[in-house]
Amino acid sequence: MESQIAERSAQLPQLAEPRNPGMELDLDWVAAVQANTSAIERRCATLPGRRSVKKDHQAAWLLKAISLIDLTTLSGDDTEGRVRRLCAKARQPVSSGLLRTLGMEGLTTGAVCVYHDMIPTAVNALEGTGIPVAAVSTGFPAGLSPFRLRLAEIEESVKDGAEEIDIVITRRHVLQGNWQELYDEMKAFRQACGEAHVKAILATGELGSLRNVARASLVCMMAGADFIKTSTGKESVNATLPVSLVMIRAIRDYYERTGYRVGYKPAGGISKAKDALVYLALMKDELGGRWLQPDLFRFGASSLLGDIERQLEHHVTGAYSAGYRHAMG
Ligand SMILES: O=C[C@H](O)COP(=O)(O)O
Repeated sequence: MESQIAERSAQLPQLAEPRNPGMELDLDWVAAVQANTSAIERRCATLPGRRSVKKDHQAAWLLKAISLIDLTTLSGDDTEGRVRRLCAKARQPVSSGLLRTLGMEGLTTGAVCVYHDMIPTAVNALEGTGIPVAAVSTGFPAGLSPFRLRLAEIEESVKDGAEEIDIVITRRHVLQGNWQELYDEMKAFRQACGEAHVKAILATGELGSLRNVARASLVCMMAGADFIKTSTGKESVNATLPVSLVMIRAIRDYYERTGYRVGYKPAGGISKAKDALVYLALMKDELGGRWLQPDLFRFGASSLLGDIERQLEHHVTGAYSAGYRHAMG
């Protein structure tokens, strides 16, 4: 069982994907973008029941999901102790016994995601592991602080060791159709990131329509986003399947037009292993297996790992452990 599961969930060797350099803002393309809400909702309604993976296949997919998690803590009461515990969990996401049984020793999460203040603690705790630290930035979650401060925040986070920066866009630019302003803002954020990869958080729950989500996705990719991400986790509606389908299809259109692969990060409210499996199936259906590697897909999640660990434990022992045993992550 072990070697088969490990084989199925194995990560490909580090792939050298060229970074999306962006392109000129193409307003005709943006204007032409449509999103057929009822068709999208119909397609999404069929997704959860459509692909059910069982037993060893399910365990393999859950292990894959772990490798794709940006293990996150974004609370006002975060402490160094909590961040160190989170990093310990990122280094060893499930118990060593389980990992040994499943033949997956050495498995880690994709990254750890924290506020700026916690970067040094996380960098320290992850030293030597190769697990990157992602920092939310630009006045997260509302993104309404003065523009020069938002740029300075990115620069400070990169200086402190964040290798990935999750920026928030100005929702007003989308709601008012100011595509040039959105493009310029995103481009400046990307520039301030330098070598650090930039994830553009659209806060889709605040964009008013799926068409706006599609257009904002496209503009951020044109401006050089490495990833597009649904939500901060602080909006009243966060990651959903319809929003994901729209963003994933925008990624596909951008790839077909430019040849550059942009990553996708659904975030906020994804806390169940079965939901994670639906997202992975959707990615595979719409974009193919290449998009199931950590350089092109992440879950932004604070509590998903705990449920995945419970499901894996059940797979191995036949019994569910109490949720509180997996409290962190
Ligand atoms: O970017 C990550 C999100 O803030 C995590 O949201 P969550 O706490 O609902 O999992």
